Amino acid sequence: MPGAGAAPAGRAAGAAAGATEAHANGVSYADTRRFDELPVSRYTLDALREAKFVALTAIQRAALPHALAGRDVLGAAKTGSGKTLAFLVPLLEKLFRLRWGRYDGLGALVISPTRELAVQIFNELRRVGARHDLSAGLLIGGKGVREEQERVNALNILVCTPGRLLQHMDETPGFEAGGLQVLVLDEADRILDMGFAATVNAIVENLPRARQTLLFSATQTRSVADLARLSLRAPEFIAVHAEAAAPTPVKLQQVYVVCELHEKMDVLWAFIKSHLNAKTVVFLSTCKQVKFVYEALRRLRPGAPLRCLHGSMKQLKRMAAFYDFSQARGGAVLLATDIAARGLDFPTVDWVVQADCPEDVAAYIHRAGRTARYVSGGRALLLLLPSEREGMLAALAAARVPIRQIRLNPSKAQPVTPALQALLSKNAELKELAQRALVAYLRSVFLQPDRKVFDVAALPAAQYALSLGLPSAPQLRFLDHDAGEGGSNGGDVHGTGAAPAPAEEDDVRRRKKRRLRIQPGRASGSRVVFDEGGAPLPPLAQLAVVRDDGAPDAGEPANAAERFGAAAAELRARDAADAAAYRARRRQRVADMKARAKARAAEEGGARSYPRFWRLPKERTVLCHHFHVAEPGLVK
Ligand SMILES: Nc1ncnc2c1ncn2[C@@H]1O[C@H](COP(=O)(O)OP(=O)(O)OP(=O)(O)O)[C@@H](O)[C@H]1O
Repeated sequence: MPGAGAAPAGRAAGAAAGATEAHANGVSYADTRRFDELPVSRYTLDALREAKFVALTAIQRAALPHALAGRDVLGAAKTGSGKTLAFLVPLLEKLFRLRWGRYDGLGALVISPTRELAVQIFNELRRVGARHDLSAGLLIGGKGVREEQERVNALNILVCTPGRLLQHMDETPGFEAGGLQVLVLDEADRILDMGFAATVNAIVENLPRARQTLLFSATQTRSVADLARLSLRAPEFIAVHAEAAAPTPVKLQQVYVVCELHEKMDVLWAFIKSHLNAKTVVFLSTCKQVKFVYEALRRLRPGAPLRCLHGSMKQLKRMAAFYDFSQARGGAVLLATDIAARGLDFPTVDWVVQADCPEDVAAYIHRAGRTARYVSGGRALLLLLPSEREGMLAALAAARVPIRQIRLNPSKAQPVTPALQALLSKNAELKELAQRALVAYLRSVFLQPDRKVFDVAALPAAQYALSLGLPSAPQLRFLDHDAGEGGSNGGDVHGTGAAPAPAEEDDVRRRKKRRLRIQPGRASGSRVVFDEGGAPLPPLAQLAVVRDDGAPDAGEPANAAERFGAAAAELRARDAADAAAYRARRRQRVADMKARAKARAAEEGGARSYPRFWRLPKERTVLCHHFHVAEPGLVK
């Protein structure tokens, strides 16, 4: 066994996907099967052993030797195959080998696309990093940024969502990422897609180029542009299941049924009623659908506990739903949007039901991957509309997803529409939720880019409305508006009067929202003012002070750029002075703390006695957590 803590060096030319790995000292880690055969510190090994992680999974075997050798890695492996440890272990080891200490500032960043996934990664980090003398924080938004700002500069590892991280980079005085050693993107393809592009570009601008970058996902990007954006250095492409017969876990049984849109609620209801002892995740397209279906089913009491999870829930409720469903033993149903589709490791999920068709094959794989994790089995059901069938099945077949058709058993049919109609007739709030859900669904289909699968014109909106318990379909003007550019308003979907519902506040569908842009040159009012020659004046020009010679006065557009430039330079200079003063104060504070700690240690005869574990009270969103060395000198 190689000595713990020995850093591998050198690299096998053209090493393919973790196949071979030779090191300067002649030790090869290519055939390692257990964590304790890898060159990792005793601290990490002990924590792994305590968490009962002994044998390596395929992605861990392939990626860890490269990542521990300090290389950039792009890792792709099936859902539930253990990618989290494949980046957490190298991250901890890198900081450990650099003797990173609590006063060294930010050493590693882990970015996750959703808050729940960030929490999960943070918890895993707490388990495997419990013996290291490092501090870690979770920055996921949803609550005031102030309390995080007080602590964030003292943390060594941050697990965060992109938006909140950028907010700290912009707003937290003294936030410094210049010493960053490791950057990790979990669910990298999602973080690199259009929805997060601007945020990620801005984050990367603040990071040093000389760092190790680790990208992991079940469906991985290889886009050269993406890799250039992240300044990856000769990355290792590791795709352990690329040659596998299917991109989904072997123990995942996948089936689909074709049903009409207006039968969907009945099928879902019948499914839940006939699987009361199963732990099931049901995916719907939009937050509003999840809200309505949850509120309606809750009142109809199917007999299994229900939870919902979507992007417009308050943070604490989101977390509570996530934990409740994770802890559930036996029958439970989670109704969710795609924020639950990636990375979440709910234990022992029996069924994943994709009640609305996923936007593409990658989304299908991630959703289905919430079951059959690690070595467990699981089942996935996809509901397809007749209009989606051909396109979606062709895409799944092209990706080698093994899925077979099953037929609905008419004897098990349990129509729920009459009960919904009765509910909605008595409850105006629920009726409004139903209307919003219907509009949000049609809108989401309309916005889907893949026209081979999604055809809003083929949807029987009126019948669907009836099946939800509504007397009729609301009027949908957005379909009329855009009919010319591909969204036909034919079929059963009628476009008239009312405005569309506001776009979904959903992490996943956000990229489809039309962007609001401020156009500085554009007049905001409808009143146009003309000059004496009859030419329209730019906005506010009528308020300009004009000199006798007709030239604009100082303060007018010609001089404005200059004045703004001077003001901006002055502000920048003041900012720089403030930042320098802040850094000096911080350095002084740290030096004082160190001196005091040294003096105390000398008084106590050299014994180190740190609290083993410190964290904020549970109900706080900011989880800051310090790991401390119990005794120095454990590492051989
Ligand atoms: N070496 C191991 N031994 C035992 N269990 C492991 C090992 N590695 C990971 N696991 C467990 O397997 C489960 C799935 O791991 P993880 O969440 O890292 O998968 P993933 O590949 O990131 O999945 P996804 O693609 O869905 O994000 C977790 O419960 C994790 O604790």
